[in-house]
Amino acid sequence: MTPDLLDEGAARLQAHQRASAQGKTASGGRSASYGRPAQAGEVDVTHGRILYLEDVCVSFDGFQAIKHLNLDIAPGELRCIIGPNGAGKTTMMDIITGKTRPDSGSVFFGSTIDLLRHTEPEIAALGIGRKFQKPTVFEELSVFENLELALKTDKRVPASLRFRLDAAQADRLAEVLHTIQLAEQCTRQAGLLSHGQKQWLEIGMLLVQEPRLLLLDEPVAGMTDEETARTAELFLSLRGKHSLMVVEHDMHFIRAIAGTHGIVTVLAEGSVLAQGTLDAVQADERVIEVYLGR
Ligand SMILES: Nc1ncnc2c1ncn2[C@@H]1O[C@H](COP(=O)(O)OP(=O)(O)OP(=O)(O)O)[C@@H](O)[C@H]1O
Repeated sequence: MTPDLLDEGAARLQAHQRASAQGKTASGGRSASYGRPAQAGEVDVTHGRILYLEDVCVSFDGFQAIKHLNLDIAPGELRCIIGPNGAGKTTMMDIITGKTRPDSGSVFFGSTIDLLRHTEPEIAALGIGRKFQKPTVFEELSVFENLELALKTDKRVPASLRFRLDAAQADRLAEVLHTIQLAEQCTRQAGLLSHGQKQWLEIGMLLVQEPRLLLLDEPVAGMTDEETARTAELFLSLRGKHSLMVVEHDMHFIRAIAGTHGIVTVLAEGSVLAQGTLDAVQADERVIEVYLGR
């Protein structure tokens, strides 16, 4: 996200908050079961799923990009999504985040929040954070200022706290700086960071908002081997506290984060072709044919 877009997003969020208070959002002020946007802590995962897609279909000008897609993710899970170019991975994330509306099917956050009834900013505010492939931090600001700004755009932070951090928020920023391994760089201008560090900073900007679910699109593209290895460590440290959906083509990275037990979903031609441990999907003849064998 460019600074302009972030400013625009913050303005839209404020406008949405005002409209939401008056019941004038695109969803008519309705959401979840409370008649207002549910807070992240209210996601009902008692059925063991934080995300649930059922029979989702999307067509673009007659081309079916997503075909009867079924997928669910457990709370705290680190799910890897792989698949050839054009398989529908980005489109699936667009559907989850409200950027693209499916033609049919269901998309639930927890067991009660119907994401198809929410707008893109509402979905972000519900606790679904998305990281696009390219890092989009504020290059002129310091690492700390970038994180502080991300906290200020969090709609759960009351307006009165927007320009002064309280002790809990300062602790949160310190914790995130430590998690993304940028504590020593905290006063450094973001534009001077390496590509990998910028990616971690942007992940930190999502983390300060304490998302329940993080969607990460090709997070290690363009990283050095060392940065890739550190990113794997970072994601493994986030597992359990957050649910993560990671789309990536780098199979060494997938191996590092999926290990021997993590579930890997293989998408092809808009639906799930195979799902299981990395060893199992890599041994699947259908996967070899459409993806790994290419
Ligand atoms: N807005 C759109 N209009 C028309 N076609 C689209 C649109 N968005 C996606 N598609 C098509 O839908 C298919 C799925 O695209 P998508 O970007 O989701 O695949 P992907 O798995 O993310 O691919 P990659 O690994 O290359 O990023 C592709 O054939 C793509 O051209």
